[in-house]
Amino acid sequence: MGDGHDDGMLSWDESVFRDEHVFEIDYVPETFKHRESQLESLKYALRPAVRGSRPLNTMVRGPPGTGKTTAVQKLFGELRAQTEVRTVHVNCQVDSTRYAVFSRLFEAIFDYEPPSSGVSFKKLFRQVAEQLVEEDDVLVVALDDVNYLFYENEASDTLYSLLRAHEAHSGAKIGVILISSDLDLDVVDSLDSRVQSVFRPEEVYFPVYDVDEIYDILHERAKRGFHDGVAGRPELERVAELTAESGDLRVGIDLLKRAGLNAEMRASRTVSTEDIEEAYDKSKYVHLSRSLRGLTDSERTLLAVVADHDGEQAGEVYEAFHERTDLGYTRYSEIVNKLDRLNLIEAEYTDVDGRGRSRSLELQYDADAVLDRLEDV
Ligand SMILES: Nc1ncnc2c1ncn2[C@@H]1O[C@H](COP(=O)(O)OP(=O)(O)OP(=O)(O)O)[C@@H](O)[C@H]1O
Repeated sequence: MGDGHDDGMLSWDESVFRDEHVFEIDYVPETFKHRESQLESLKYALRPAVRGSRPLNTMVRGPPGTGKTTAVQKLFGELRAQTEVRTVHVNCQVDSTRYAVFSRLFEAIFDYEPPSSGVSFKKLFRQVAEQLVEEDDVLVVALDDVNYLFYENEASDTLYSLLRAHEAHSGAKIGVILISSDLDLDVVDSLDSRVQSVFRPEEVYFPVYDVDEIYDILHERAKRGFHDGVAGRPELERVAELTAESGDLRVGIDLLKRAGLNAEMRASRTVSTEDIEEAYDKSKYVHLSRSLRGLTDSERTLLAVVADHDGEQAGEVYEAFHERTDLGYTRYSEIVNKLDRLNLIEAEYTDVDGRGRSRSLELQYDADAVLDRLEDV
């Protein structure tokens, strides 16, 4: 009939997607499988809050894309719907200072932003704490990507204020959930001793999903996101296999979306293995893109300089960096360390002939992939 139906081609008003939104990064999935024991441990720690007491503080760790944020968001959603407990989720990649964290708490508690100038931290803190006491509310704060507070040297102060709030404001009940995907960072060990003495968190670990679990989760997602028959078993198995290479579930979700778009580009009703392979060239970098989003201008500049001087000695890279930013060596070293901890570069000590030990800086991703994305974000 010429409307595209007979030859299996998509027409303009058709799509392989039933609901494209389920492939977006902020989508909270209805079903959350293979995390039963982690959810149980978190519930155990939160339960006192429901009875009006301070909950147990918790440290949630695990590699990227293993469901840590989703688990906490799901439980926070339940607490909000079924109890009086107040919950606030703070993304420390965005809010990476004590002041910024407390501004978020203020906003969540009063439903409006604190005035943008002139409010001291002390005042902000007092208003938050007094409101909690007055309302007899328990507050649970999730500091997500808490590793960023450490990179900015703000972690100890922030935690100190949160954990000892009840000393300055009797009756204030605050519990914290720290979430970190930096497995090299020993969170408790890296805190000041004054904080360590009051911080003995429960530990909840999120291991990477194995390939069968990944298949199971992505199959479910594909069922909701695609029309029937768009992605077959062999195709989904390939997606699961590629996702298992890093273990980051975000790669798989991005793959499904991009593969769907590729199929549509060919006006095809079904996703092929080639659509998936082609998508993987982009999807394998979702973690890189996410890391880049949180960088400041000078951090981006340094990364671009390393991309141009890959493998060179720290001193040589500094020359090029200094030319572009005017920043001094101390600041430069701090940024090198941060990029190293984010696994964007590797700063490794090597012996340089006759000149002792020096660090060489190596990009951990393909230089073009980094430079392209630095332009985009
Ligand atoms: N068990 C699961 N079932 C369904 N979807 C899941 C599951 N685990 C993770 N996801 C999905 O995978 C993506 C990444 O999960 P999430 O953001 O919770 O990971 P994370 O461990 O917090 O990662 P990061 O440490 O990088 O912040 C999200 O889109 C989430 O919906």
